Amino acid sequence: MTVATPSPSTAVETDTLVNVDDITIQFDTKKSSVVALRGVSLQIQRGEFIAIVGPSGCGKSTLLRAISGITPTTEGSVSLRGDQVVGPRQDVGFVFQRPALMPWRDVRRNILLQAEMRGMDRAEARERCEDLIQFTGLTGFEKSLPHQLSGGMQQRAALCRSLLHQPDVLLMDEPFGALDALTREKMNVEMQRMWRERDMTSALVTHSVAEAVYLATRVVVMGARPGHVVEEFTVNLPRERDYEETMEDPEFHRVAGRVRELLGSASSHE
Ligand SMILES: Nc1ncnc2c1ncn2[C@@H]1O[C@H](COP(=O)(O)OP(=O)(O)OP(=O)(O)O)[C@@H](O)[C@H]1O
Repeated sequence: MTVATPSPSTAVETDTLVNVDDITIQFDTKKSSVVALRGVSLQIQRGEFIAIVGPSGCGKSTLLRAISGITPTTEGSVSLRGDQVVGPRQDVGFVFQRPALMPWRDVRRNILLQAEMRGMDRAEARERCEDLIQFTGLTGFEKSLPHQLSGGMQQRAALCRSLLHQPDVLLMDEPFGALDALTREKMNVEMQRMWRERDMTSALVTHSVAEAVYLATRVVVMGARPGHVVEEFTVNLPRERDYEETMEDPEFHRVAGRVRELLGSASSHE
């Protein structure tokens, strides 16, 4: 019997958490047919933070939804930890632009909703919930109702809810898009710390180039009609990033400049 010796590429592949392999997604309605994505391939390594930017309608949300299994692919495949994604997955966390909290439930009970939906062990869920409340700076607000919280606090609660089941990958679709500029900046700094401290493999869709480059280890630029990957940029900045220092770092300006150039030429072709 011949025993295969692992090749160096096998070692790289074991670190690949998400593998989007040449996917096409077409939406057919009675009146029309839209190719949202064509020939999109993307790999996310364990511990990476990728940011996806691109003009409106280029399929960024569709790509996140395909990774989470909510939207099926028309062609190609998506796999998570080597398992093909064929339906909604339990091992991803999803944060949307609107926190979508239940108005009649307090913060703690909104977070624990995840445990109820997934039938998690109650004692374990409660313990994780308390840890996340502390981790995201919500201590003291456990009993507050959503309308008693600021937008940033609401989004923190939504983040706790999406992390309660300890997903392998955190997908975020414009999570800070509805916040005012100052709160957004504060949330960016918090997100940077959380990613670093918990090593959360993350994918973020954003319209903000600064947010993308500040947070990401890699920025993926997409183009439209149909949605495709134009280019990817590795961000060679340290894992721990001070906000002000990063904003002045030549590497930040190099990547942000290239991304803006590409986005400018993408929208000028619209
Ligand atoms: N469920 C659906 N049915 C039909 N068409 C859809 C559906 N979801 C998305 N689309 C279309 O697919 C294309 C990509 O949409 P998507 O929301 O993924 O883009 P996006 O880059 O996230 O846009 P934005 O930046 O404006 O949020 C658009 O043309 C959109 O109208």
